[in-house]
Amino acid sequence: MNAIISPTTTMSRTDAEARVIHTESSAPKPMMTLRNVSKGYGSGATRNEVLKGINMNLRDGEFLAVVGFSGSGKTTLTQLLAGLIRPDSGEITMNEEVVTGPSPDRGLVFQNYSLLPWLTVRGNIALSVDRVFRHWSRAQRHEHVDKFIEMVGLTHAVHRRPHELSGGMRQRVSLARTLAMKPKVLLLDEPLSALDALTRSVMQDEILKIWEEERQTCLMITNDVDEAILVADRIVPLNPGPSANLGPAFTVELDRPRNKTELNHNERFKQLRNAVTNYLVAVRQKSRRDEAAQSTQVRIDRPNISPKDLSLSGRTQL
Ligand SMILES: Nc1ncnc2c1ncn2[C@@H]1O[C@H](COP(=O)(O)OP(=O)(O)OP(=O)(O)O)[C@@H](O)[C@H]1O
Repeated sequence: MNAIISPTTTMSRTDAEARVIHTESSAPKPMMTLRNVSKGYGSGATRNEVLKGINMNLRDGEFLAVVGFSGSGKTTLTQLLAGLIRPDSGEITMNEEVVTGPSPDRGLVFQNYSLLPWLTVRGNIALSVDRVFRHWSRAQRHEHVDKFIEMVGLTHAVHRRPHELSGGMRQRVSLARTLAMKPKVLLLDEPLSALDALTRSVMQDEILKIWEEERQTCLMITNDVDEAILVADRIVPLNPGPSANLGPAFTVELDRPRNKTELNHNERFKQLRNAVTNYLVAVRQKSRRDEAAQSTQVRIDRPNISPKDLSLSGRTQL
């Protein structure tokens, strides 16, 4: 395997906690750290172990992409990072402080835009800005909202309500609302997956442009390997569940600013795409084999009951 496409850091193994600290000691300071984090839902026979023993560093100022299959626990991972849910075991820290709940320091953009339908574009963004920057003057807040509406190219639609916007425009509002709160960490949970291919492509470029201006610490969840390579400094695969953990990190050594059309002809890009895709296909095949082996091993215990009398005397015979 070519050096540029070798996974660089083992992110999650049962003994990974010590290894993460050891292998990443020379890397930039982590902004967020997950140590041996596990999370499941339900109890008893219906218990679903979603994530198990996750170890990860989100470094200060980096763009990290987590790629994985549907249902592997990607949203669970972002919700844990955002502080919306708590791990069953293990610890999540931000700047070495344990995350115990949501905070404006961690801005989350969802797949569905969650805009308030009765508010305009400006109103939706201003609501968050007024809450986070209540100590600013009215004029300051107004100017701040304007700046982010302009950044996502919605100045012409500032007075429209969500139902008057296309899917791409709604996602722009959602992005502007989160960016305007100036979070230290931006968490993007498949923000583009509900959009058509063309709008998705335009939005990828916009997210990239904004990130290149702001250089905020960012984690993006996606199921699209090309998208991950386009935006990220590192790509971490989330292995298929149940009890999903993280695969090895792939470093994206491609110059910035990145141009999608040029990347299509770039050998490094193609090799990296193959390496990440091959990894994902291999872990999925392994997970299916393990599942199949497990299901053939399931033993059915029949009840130990012997009939006392099988005669049908005294009953109607059919
Ligand atoms: N609140 C919940 N209660 C019970 N089970 C849940 C809950 N949230 C998620 N799950 C289950 O956990 C597993 C992982 O879900 P999650 O949404 O994290 O995966 P995902 O990788 O984001 O999926 P997708 O790509 O389809 O959005 C799924 O089996 C899901 O049904």
